[in-house]
Amino acid sequence: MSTTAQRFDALLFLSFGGPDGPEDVMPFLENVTRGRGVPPERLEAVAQHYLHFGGVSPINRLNLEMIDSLRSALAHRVRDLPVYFGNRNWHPMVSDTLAQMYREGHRRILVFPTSAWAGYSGCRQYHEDIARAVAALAEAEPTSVGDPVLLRKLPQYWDEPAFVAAGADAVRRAQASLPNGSSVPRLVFTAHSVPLSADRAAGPAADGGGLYSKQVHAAAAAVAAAAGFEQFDQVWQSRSGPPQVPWLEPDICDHLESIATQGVRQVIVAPVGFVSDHLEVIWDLDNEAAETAARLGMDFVRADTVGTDHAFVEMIVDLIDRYVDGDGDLSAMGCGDNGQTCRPDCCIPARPQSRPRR
Ligand SMILES: CC1=C(CCC(=O)O)c2cc3nc(cc4[nH]c(cc5[nH]c(cc1n2)c(C)c5CCC(=O)O)c(CCC(=O)O)c4C)C(CCC(=O)O)=C3C
Ligand SMILES: [Fe+2]
Repeated sequence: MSTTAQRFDALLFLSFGGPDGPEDVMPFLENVTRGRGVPPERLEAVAQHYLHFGGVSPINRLNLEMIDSLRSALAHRVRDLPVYFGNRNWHPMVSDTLAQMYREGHRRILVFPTSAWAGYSGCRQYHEDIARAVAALAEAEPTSVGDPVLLRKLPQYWDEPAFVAAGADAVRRAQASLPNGSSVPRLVFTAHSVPLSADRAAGPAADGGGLYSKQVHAAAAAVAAAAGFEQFDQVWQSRSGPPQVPWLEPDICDHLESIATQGVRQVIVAPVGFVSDHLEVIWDLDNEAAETAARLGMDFVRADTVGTDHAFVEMIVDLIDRYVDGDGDLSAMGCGDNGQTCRPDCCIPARPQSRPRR
C-alpha cells in the first residue's frame, strides 16, 4: 500500500445484481444465499416474485441509467474517470469487471457501492466480494501478482446532505400526489430487515451494536425533518431466514395493520434503505404493502428512491472528488482497501464461522 497520495484512475460501480430473465432467477438466488441458511420455501417464494416480473429485476437497468448520469456528471465537472459496472451476485460479475479493468490498464480503482449502510449485508459483504475479485485476478491475470491493483471502497453515505435532500424531495412529491385528506398522512420509512444478531454485531460493542438500524433511523429522521414532518415511523421489509430467528421488526405490512387500527387513513411509504427500485421495492411495497393498505381503506403512496435524482448523482461525484487524488479519509466508516474489512467498529462478521460462498 502506498503512503504518498496518488491519483485513482477508474471507478468501479459495485452493486448487488439481479436476474435479467427467467432462467437467471434460480442461479442468481443461489449466488445470493449460498451457505446462508435461507429456507427453500423462502427461495421458492422469492423466485415467484421475480417470475411475476418476467424474471427481470429492474436493478440492472436502473444501475445502468445511474451510471449514464454519473458519466455525464463527471464529464460536466471535467473529471476524466472511466466508470465500470460490476455486481456481487449477477453479471457483470465484479471479478470479470475487475479483470477487464486490469487489462485496460487500471491499477488504482475507487469503488462506489450501491449500499449506503454499515453492517454485514450493507458493507462487509461488499468488502468480501472485492477481496474475492482481487484474489481471482491473480489467476485471471498472473502479472497482477507483481503489478497489483488497489481497490478503495468509498465511505458510507447515509448521512450525506444530498442523500437526505433527495429523500426529502421524494417524500414531498409523494405527499403532493395523495388525495386531499383531513389529517396529516403518516410517514413510514422502510429498509431491508436483517437478523437481530447481524444488527447487534454492527458497530462498536460498547454502544450495544445496532449500527445499521441506528443509521437507518438517523437517515429517516433527517429526511422526515427536511420534508417538514414532525413524526415518522421506522419499519422493515423483505425479511427472510427461518421464522424462529429474530429479525428487525415490525414488518411494513404488520405495521400498516396496526396504524389502521389507530385511525390512520393516509400513508406515505419511503424506502430509505434502497438506492433504487429493486425488486424488493416493487414487490414488497408496490404490490404487498399497497394491497394491504387498500384492504385497510388507506390511501397509499410510495416515495421514489433517490437513485434517479440528479442531486444523488452529484453526491457520488462529490464523494469521488474527496478521494480521487488519493488523500481521502481512509478511516471514514465503510472505507477499505482491497476488501480489507472495515474497522471492527463498523461491520464485524455476523456469522464468523460461515463458509465462503465460492
Ligand atoms: C441490508 C440489506 C440490503 C440493503 C443494502 C444493499 O443494497 O446492499 C439488501 C439489498 C438487496 N437485497 C436484494 C435481494 C435479495 N436479498 C436476499 C437476502 C437477504 N438480504 C439481506 C439484507 C440486505 N439486502 C439479508 C440479511 C438477507 C438474508 C440472506 C443473506 O444473509 O444473504 C435475497 C435472498 C432471498 C431472500 O431471502 O429474500 C435476495 C434475492 C437486492 C436485489 C434486488 C433485486 O434483484 O432487484 C438488494 C439490492
Ligand atoms: Fe437483500
